Amino acid sequence: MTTKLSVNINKIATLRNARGGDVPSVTQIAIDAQKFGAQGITIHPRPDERHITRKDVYDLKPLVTTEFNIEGNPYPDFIKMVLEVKPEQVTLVPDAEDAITSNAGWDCKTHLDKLTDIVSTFKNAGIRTSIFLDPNPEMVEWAAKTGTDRIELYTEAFAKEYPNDPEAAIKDYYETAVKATEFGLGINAGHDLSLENLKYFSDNIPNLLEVSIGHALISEALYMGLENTIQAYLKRLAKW
Ligand SMILES: CC(=O)[C@@H](O)[C@H](O)COP(=O)(O)O
Ligand SMILES: NCC(=O)COP(=O)(O)O
Repeated sequence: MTTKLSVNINKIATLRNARGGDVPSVTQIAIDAQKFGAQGITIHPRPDERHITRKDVYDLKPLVTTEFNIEGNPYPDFIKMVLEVKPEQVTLVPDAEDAITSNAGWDCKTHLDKLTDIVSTFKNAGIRTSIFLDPNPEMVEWAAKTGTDRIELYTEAFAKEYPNDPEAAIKDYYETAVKATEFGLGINAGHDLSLENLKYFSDNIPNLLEVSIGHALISEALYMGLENTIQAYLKRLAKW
C-alpha cells in the first residue's frame, strides 16, 4: 500500500493575499499540482481568511479531481460550508481562531459527545472524517468512540525531534498507529513533514494512508519548482 500525498495549498493563498489580487492563482496551482502527481489537495480555511478564503473553497471544489480534504475547527460556519461543498474528506482540527497554525490534537475524551455528533453529521453526508490527534496511544480508543473513519497524526513533535533522535521521534507515533489499526481506524498524518523527514516517517508508520503537506513543500518548491518538488515527495513515499 502506497501512502497518498495530499498537497496543502494554504501558502499559495498566503502569497496571493499579500497583494489582494489573483497571483499566484490558487485554482491554477491546484490544477497543476494534481497534474504533477499530487493525489489530493488539502486546504484549511480559517475564520480570519488569512490564506484560503471561503470563495477559494467553492472555486476549488470542481477542480479537485483527486481527493479534496478540507481541514478546520468545526465551527457552525465551517460545518455548513463543508456540507455544501462535500469534499472527499474533512479533517477536524481543534485550533483556536488566533493560533498562528494548528498546534494540538483533540482531547477526544473531553469532547466525545461533540465530536461524535459532528462526525455523524459528515458521515451521513457521505464525507469521510479524520480527527487531528496527538501521538498518544491512549487517545485512540476515544477517537474510535466518536465513529471517525480516520485519525490524522499531528507530526510537529516528530519533525522537531527527528534531526536529533529519529527513533525517539517516531516511537509514540508508531505506538499510536498500531493502536489505531487495532481499533480499525485509518491513519493520516501531517504538519511540518518535509523532504528531510518524510521517508523515515512513512517507512516506520504501518498502514499510513495519506500525508498532507504544505508549508515545507511550497517552500521547497521555491527552489526546486512545484513539479520537481511533488515528484521528490512521491519518491519518498514510494515502496520499491
Ligand atoms: C492541520 C495542520 O496541521 C495543517 O494542515 C494546517 O492546515 C496548517 O495551517 P497553516 O497553513 O495555517 O499553518
Ligand atoms: N494536515 C497537515 C497539512 O495539511 C499541512 O501541514 P504543513 O505541512 O503545512 O505543516
